[in-house]
Amino acid sequence: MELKGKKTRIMERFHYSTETVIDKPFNWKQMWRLFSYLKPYSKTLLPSAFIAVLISALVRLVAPILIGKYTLDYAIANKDMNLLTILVVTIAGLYILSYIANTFRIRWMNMLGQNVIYDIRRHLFTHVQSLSHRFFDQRSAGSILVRIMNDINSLQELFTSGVINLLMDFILLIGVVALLFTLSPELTLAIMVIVPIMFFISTSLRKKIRRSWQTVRLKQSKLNSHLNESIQGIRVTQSFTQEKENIEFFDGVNTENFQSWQNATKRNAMFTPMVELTNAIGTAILIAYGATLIANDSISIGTFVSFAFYLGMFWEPISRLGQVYNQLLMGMASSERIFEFIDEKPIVAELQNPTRLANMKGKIEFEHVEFAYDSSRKALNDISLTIEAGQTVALVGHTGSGKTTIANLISRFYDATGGNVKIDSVNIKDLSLEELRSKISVVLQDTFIFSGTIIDNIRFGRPTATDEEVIEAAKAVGANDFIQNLSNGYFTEVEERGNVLSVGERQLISFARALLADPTIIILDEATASIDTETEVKIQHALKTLLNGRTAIMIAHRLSTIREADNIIVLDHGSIMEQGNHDMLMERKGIYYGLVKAQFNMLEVG
Ligand SMILES: Nc1ncnc2c1ncn2[C@@H]1O[C@H](COP(=O)(O)OP(=O)(O)OP(=O)(O)O)[C@@H](O)[C@H]1O
Repeated sequence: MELKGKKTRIMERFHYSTETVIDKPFNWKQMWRLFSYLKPYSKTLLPSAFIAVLISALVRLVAPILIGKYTLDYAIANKDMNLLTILVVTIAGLYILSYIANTFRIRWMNMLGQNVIYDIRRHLFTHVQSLSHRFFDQRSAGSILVRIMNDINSLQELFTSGVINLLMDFILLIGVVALLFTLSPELTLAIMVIVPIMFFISTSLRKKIRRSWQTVRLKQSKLNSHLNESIQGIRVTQSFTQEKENIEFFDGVNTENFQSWQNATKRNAMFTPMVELTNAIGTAILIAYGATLIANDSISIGTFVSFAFYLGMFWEPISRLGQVYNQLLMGMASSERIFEFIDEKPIVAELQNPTRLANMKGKIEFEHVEFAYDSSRKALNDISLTIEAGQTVALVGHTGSGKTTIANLISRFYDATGGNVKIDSVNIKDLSLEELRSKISVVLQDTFIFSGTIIDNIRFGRPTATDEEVIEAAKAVGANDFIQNLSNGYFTEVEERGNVLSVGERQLISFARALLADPTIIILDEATASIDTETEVKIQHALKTLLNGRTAIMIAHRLSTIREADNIIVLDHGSIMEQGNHDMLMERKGIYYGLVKAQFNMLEVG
């Protein structure tokens, strides 16, 4: 009982919410949309590959009639050695031609497939980059990764081998049916009775197969999300000795993934034996009925042999079409998931002709601003405030009071759900998003360091900056000393997230990065929280000159850092409770006074 409870708790702990099976019938429109990625190659690779496919299909179609009917009925029956020689040379020539055509067909189709996959992946990645914060709030990094990697990979097979087979088999099938009818309509009709039965069984399998492939993708997504989270959070896991629980959950998702594959491949595997069974029945009919027709002199032995060849060629594309059909179903499942992301519109969108503030001054106004991350509760209520250009304003308040939310609205990572946010008296919804964000630098407590050198990480703030400018910025924030002490100085390689650096060092880098961007507005969200007091004194000094002429919004729990601010805004539960400079607020003896006293007492006790 207790064990069961524990297991449920573990499964509930890791809940990945947004991944559900998208269940729609086979959608031609969507297939068409997928195949529209072939369009850029419609004048180059596509026609070349098509011609190669056509040649190899035609050779395959012509050869049996030459081998059976012409060789047996004309050359051998009439002992015509000249004709026999011509036939042998022609057949050999055709096979050489087919070999060459096949080589090029495979090469070109592979190139086509790789190009299409490259384009789709690029399209998806570019689009995901443009999506708003809300999109990323609702999805785990792992599940996004699965779509960009696995889902697109599963299309690869469809575009490289699947499309070749589809085209080739389609031509073969039509050609073979036409030739079978020409050779013997009655024998063809007798064999064709099996086709509707096969069609009926295969359609009933279709839906199940498609759903199974979708489930496979879902389970992979869950597995990836968990893997990603586990690796990122390994330090917390180990410090709380939660490895066992983690492995238990991993076993759970890994088993689900394994079972979903088993299920899908089991259903898949039903297709080919079914075609083989039909093939066997068809051959039995051919032998029994064909022999009767030969005995009646209705068909010649040559016709019978050619017919047998073609019948073999008839089942082969049907069987392969089954496989391609599965690839199409897998592709459908993946493309639904890819298009779901591509169709996602950025919630924070730019106007068609946005206003450009060539010379942004940095005055910020909030007019009765309301905001809710979700409909259940408001993060900001009726916020009205004005930050003059060049002012330094501090936001203080308890955890969850809405400080970061205000900063998020200034950078327009989210749009206010009520009221207006203005910069230089222009509603920020009317401003160019790129321009707005290029004029704002945000320094977070949790600094993101990209894999690469220190110098490139700082240069991220302004990619065109020279090495000297980067070093200048680093010196200004007091980062130069620790960087010089690294093994390779500014050219030391740091891995993703900069785990080899201390939190404070990472913050200094992000400071230099922000200053290099030369912003009009600078937002420091708990930016000095992890820097030791000595470094902080240095930074405060540097900040004074560097913030000069810029509008600064400082979010700080450590109140000593914001004493000098022009205005201190005290928030509580998303509302402004007090504002004024340090002295005014201390005199007022309100919330701010209480917060300062509490910190002072803590320090005293400490
Ligand atoms: N992405 C999000 N999705 C949903 N709710 C959110 C999101 N970010 C913040 N919230 C909620 O909005 C409220 C305000 O959060 P905010 O981050 O602005 O607080 P804060 O004052 O900056 O807190 P802290 O001092 O802890 O950083 C909180 O109740 C928080 O739970």
